[in-house]
Amino acid sequence: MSPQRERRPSRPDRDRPAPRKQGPRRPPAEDPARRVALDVVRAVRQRDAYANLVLPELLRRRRITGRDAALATELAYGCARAQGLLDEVIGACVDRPLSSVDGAVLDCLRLGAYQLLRTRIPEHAAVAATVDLARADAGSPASGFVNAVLRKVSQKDEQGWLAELAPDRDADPIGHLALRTAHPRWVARAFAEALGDKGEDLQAALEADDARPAVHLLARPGEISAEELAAITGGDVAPYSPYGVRLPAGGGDPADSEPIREKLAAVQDEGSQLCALALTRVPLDGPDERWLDLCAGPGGKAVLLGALGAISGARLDAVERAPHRARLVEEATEGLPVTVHVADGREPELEPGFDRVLVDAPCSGLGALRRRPEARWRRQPSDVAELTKLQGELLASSLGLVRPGGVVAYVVCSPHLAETEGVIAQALRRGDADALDTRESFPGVPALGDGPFVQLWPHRHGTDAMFCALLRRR
Ligand SMILES: C[S@@+](CC[C@H](N)C(=O)[O-])C[C@H]1O[C@@H](n2cnc3c(N)ncnc32)[C@H](O)[C@@H]1O
Repeated sequence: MSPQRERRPSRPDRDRPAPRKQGPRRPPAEDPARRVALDVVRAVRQRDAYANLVLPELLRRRRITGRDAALATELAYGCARAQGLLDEVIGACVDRPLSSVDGAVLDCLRLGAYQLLRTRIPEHAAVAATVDLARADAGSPASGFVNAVLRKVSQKDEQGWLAELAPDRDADPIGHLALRTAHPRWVARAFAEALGDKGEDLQAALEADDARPAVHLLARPGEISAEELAAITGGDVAPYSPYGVRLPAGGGDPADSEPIREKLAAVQDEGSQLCALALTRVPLDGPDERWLDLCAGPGGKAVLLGALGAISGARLDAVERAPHRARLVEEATEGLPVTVHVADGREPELEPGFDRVLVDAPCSGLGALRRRPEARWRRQPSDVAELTKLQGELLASSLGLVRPGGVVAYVVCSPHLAETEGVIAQALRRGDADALDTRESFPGVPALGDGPFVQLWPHRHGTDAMFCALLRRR
């Protein structure tokens, strides 16, 4: 971090004496909110940082609070989410390829274009403040370029640019919605294929990625009820999970709340709760004592399974390949009947014969894009091919570890058909398992389609887009 960026910004001073005629020019007063936003945009571009980790740290270090913090958040996250749309518009205003524009200058153009297209910040303020930042970071000629490009951007609003740049909605509905909602085309196509829709449903699913997700809590079974937790936290009992609570927006850091500090509750999306619960809801003949979580880190679902196992008399083995994540599982499940193993789930060297197995496989995370502003632009289609191989191997391993008549829940936080139905279809072709109607293990949850598997969606269920398939071993 350069000393210049760490400097506390100077504020305009009305009583300042008239400027000197000679000597070095004072640097223009920098707006602290925009400076933070620009530094976040830059960290995302330069070092693949996560915006939602960098931003809170910068706000804290620079002691930025209140309205400035709110503006910095809106600009940093908004810019990261809308990057592809912003680049398309900037590209239309620059007479050379964007790849030849200096990175520091491009950061400023994105920040300026975001303000012009997606906020109510007056045009002159958006342009002038961004040009000041460009001058500080890239020098005067670059700031002149930024000024000229942003003036062109400001000649139309977002709708005007979309009318000019977006593919025709009838001829290319996916391309149209991809640009309109600022998603890469391949992500929009993956959503469309999972939804079986290229119209309003697809638009709603894509738009939901820009909404701030509500924080959900898990009321640990046997420790506290959802009703009690809701009363203590001021939240609402969740609509579908009997252990879920939804917190009101803007309620501060839930980690500071007493039930979480005392491990009576944990932050966990309601969709994750429903998928772990689904595994426990399938009726079994015979013993029901040995449960396995094959991809357990950091332990969210292991806590729920361990707590339910403690009540029903089952023990959970939790496998995690990454040692530091296995430690998190150990900490999270302390006091529960859970044994943690650092191992590869494809060959965990555990005694087979499990009654219930959860495979919460590593995935593209396309179902949780609303949680990571930049994620939609960072993921690549090639990631999916690599992941499906691992997902298939983990699922095959789980079917070797579960007893005949036992059940496997295959879960991913992605609606991409290659990661969901594709992996399952391949496993079923081996002929040692049957697909169950997974919807029956999601009682009360509406809009689950034709089955047999379950795909949750933010725009339908208010959860991450989790996929769950229940299989029974022959
Ligand atoms: C989607 S996360 C699991 C989330 C977890 N079930 C929870 O609810 O908190 C997938 C986990 O699988 C782990 N993993 C990746 N490859 C693995 C492998 N071959 N064997 C076991 N775990 C693996 C990752 O490190 C990651 O922690």
